[in-house]
Order: sequence, then C-alpha cells, then structure tokens
Amino acid sequence: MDITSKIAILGSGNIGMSLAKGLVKANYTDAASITLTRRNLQHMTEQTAKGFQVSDQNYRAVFGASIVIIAVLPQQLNNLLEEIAGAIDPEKHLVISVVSGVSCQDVREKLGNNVQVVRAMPNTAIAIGQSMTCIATDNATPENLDEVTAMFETVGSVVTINEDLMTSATALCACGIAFFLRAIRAASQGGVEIGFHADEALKMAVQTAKGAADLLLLNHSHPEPEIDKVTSPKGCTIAGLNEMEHHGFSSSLIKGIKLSATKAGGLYKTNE
Ligand SMILES: NC(=O)C1=CN([C@@H]2O[C@H](COP(=O)(O)OP(=O)(O)OC[C@H]3O[C@@H](n4cnc5c(N)ncnc54)[C@H](OP(=O)(O)O)[C@@H]3O)[C@@H](O)[C@H]2O)C=CC1
Ligand SMILES: O=C(O)[C@@H]1CCC=N1
Repeated sequence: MDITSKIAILGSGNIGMSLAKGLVKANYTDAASITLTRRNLQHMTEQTAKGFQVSDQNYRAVFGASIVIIAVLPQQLNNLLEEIAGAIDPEKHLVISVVSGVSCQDVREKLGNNVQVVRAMPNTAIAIGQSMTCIATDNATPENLDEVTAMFETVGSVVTINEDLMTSATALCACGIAFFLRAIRAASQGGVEIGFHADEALKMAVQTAKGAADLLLLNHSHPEPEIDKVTSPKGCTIAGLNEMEHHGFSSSLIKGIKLSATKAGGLYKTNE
C-alpha cells in the first residue's frame, strides 16, 4: 500500500464522507482516487461534483481499489461483507474497518482468513484534519500498520491500541465529539441566561473550549493545574465549578462514557 493507492470507502455516510473530505483536504490523495459507495446515490450529487468516484456497486469499487475502508453501520455489515467477499484478494487488498463493535476476526470470518484487517476508530473532526483516531490490528504487517498510521496522521492524531480497547476508544473519542459539543452548547445556553445573545454566547463558548483544549495540548499539562490557575480563592470560578460538581458534572460524563462503551461493544448483533 502506498499513497498512490486507490481507495474504496464502502458506506459513505457521516464518517465515510468525513474521512473522504479529510483525506482530500490534507492532500493525502485526490478525490478521483476515492470511490464512495452507498445504496442510495441520489444523495451523492455533491460528491460527484467534487470529483469523487461514486457508485452503488461495492463489488466493482473493491475490484478497482487496494485500500478498502468499510464504514457502514454494524447492522448493515453482514450484507456488505457477503457482497464483496468474492472481490477481496488478500494479496492486493488492505481492509480498514471503522465499524463499531466489530473485531478484525469478525471481518475475516466473512472475507477470508488471509485478509489483512485494521480497525480504525476516527471521529467526525477527521473532515477538518483534527481527528483522534485509534487503530488496532491482529494480523496486518507492521508495514501496512505504518501506512495506515501515516494515512490517519494526515487527518489528525493517531494512537495504536490493543484491539480489546477499541470499544472504549469508540466511547471516549468517537462519541466524545458529541459529548464535548453538548458541553459547549450547554455553556452557550448559560451565557444567554447571563446576558449574551445566542450567537455571541456560542462564539465565546467555542473559543473558550478551544483555549482550554489547547492549554493541555500545547503545555502538555493536566487539567487540574490549569484549573488551579483559574480558581481564585473565594472566587467565582470555584463557586461555579463546585456547584456543577454538586450536580454531578464529572460523574455524569464518566457514567455516560461507560454506558457508551458498553453499548459500543454490543452494536454488532442485529441485521438491518
Ligand atoms: N459517525 C461517527 O462519528 C462515527 C461512526 N463510526 C462507525 O462508522 C459506521 C458508519 O457510521 P455513520 O457514518 O455514522 O453511519 P451513516 O448511517 O451515516 O452511514 C452509513 C452509510 O452506509 C451506507 N450503506 C449502508 N449499507 C450499504 C451497503 N450495503 N453498501 C454501501 N453503502 C451502504 C448508507 O447509505 P445507504 O443507505 O444509501 O446505502 C450510509 O450512507 C458505523 O459502524 C459507526 O459505528 C465510527 C467512528 C465515528
Ligand atoms: O453512535 C454511534 O454508534 C457511532 C459510533 C461512534 C460514533 N457514532
């Protein structure tokens, strides 16, 4: 696999499209080298205009690609794997699955034991090159794992983890985008209650959240020392923070992440 490889993204919904956009934006490849599939092509006119190959023929898309990225829902996976099994060549194809709750072995059971499979768990910030992507494999060569890492590094940060932690990565990183967005939304609603118009409250909340994240990223620091710098003695920050904690702020995040992880592990159960 190399960067001139053709890519098939099977299942071009929210994450499949985000990935495709991110890879093109990062100049990892051009739109013409990516084939996007889904069953309902009427939703794909914008993608065609942007230069992507668009198809409802998974088999043919796989045939023309060397990197096959599977991005359908867990309950849609079995039908898809049955459709493409005959087109997969273990010598030619590297399969990357972003499907939650589905192991590399689950994919190989349908595609053949010699097929190299890498699991990847990106998030929707991949569209703007800011994904946190966790990857795992139980049989890909180190060279192919390096190539997958390099690919996802063009669109964010990458951590290689043990496969048994992939459902945890799903909750913390993939679902996490929604959790942090809801926190920002809640902060902006608080801002409206204390006097700002909705648009300015949102702008202020977004930039404040970005600043908080960047403090950790750029200073390589832990949240608590950064919080200590904000909480003046007898001040308003500690008053607000403690009130939030009395209402279960940290606890609700932790419980939500745990429930999401449990749910992520059980998604591959039913057909559509
Ligand atoms: N959304 C996210 O943030 C993340 C999602 N994931 C995982 O990615 C996967 C996709 O999630 P998401 O993008 O949210 O879901 P979506 O429902 O948005 O996308 C799934 C897409 O697959 C298409 N599809 C379904 N069956 C087939 C088929 N047989 N052949 C081709 N295309 C097909 C659907 O289109 P149509 O009905 O037209 O065929 C749809 O566009 C899931 O497994 C999820 O767990 C992982 C990380 C993050
Ligand atoms: O909600 C879901 O099931 C998917 C998996 C991670 C993000 N979205």
